[in-house]
Amino acid sequence: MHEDIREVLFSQSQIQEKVTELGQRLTEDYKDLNPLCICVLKGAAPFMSDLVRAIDTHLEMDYMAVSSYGNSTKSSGVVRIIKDLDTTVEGRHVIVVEDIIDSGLTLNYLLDLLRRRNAASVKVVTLLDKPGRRTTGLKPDYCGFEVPDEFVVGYGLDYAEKYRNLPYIGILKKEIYGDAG
Ligand SMILES: O=P(O)(O)OC[C@H]1O[C@H](OP(=O)(O)OP(=O)(O)O)[C@H](O)[C@@H]1O
Ligand code: HPA
Ligand SMILES: [Mg+2]
Repeated sequence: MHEDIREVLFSQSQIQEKVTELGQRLTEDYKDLNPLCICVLKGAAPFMSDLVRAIDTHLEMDYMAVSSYGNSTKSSGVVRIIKDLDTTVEGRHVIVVEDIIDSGLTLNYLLDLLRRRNAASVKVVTLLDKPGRRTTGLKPDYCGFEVPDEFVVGYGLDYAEKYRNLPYIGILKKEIYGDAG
């Protein structure tokens, strides 16, 4: 285990099992709908790449980069689009793929944008949900695991751009970010 991690919450094999289960549910729900899976960069990239391989129906992939955390453990509340989609979402069945929903501010902003662009439907799949910190009424349509109100890293999730490549998800030691959160 990495020395900056206090506790491993989900191992590589637990994550893989959950991704397979979510993929099976999405396969059933999106048969013949040719969904557009939108990965919210950068955190959701590992999840998206495993998830699409667990979905057994035609789908398309696109990427959007937004950021509200910068180098902090608390959302700035201001969501910035760093990269927009290449695809038009009008009339498409959209699946937004997230690594974590925390305050819900990022997704609130994105869902509003996608609906205004006239997607046929917009649903959210998130690997992690941290409902204890929600400041919006947002609930995911598909969720892997609930996590406690702690800052978690690994499998795409970062603190100051580090730890994204850990194959498991763990709680970051408080002394690593100190009062910077
Ligand atoms: O529900 P919220 O409080 O908005 O937090 C969740 C969002 O924050 C993180 O992204 P971040 O802005 O850190 O960008 P990153 O994916 O590039 O790390 C995470 O990947 C989610 O997109
Ligand atoms: O707990 C978290 N870890 C990493 N990134 C995050 N973005 C929101 N919450 C988190
Ligand atoms: Mg981040």
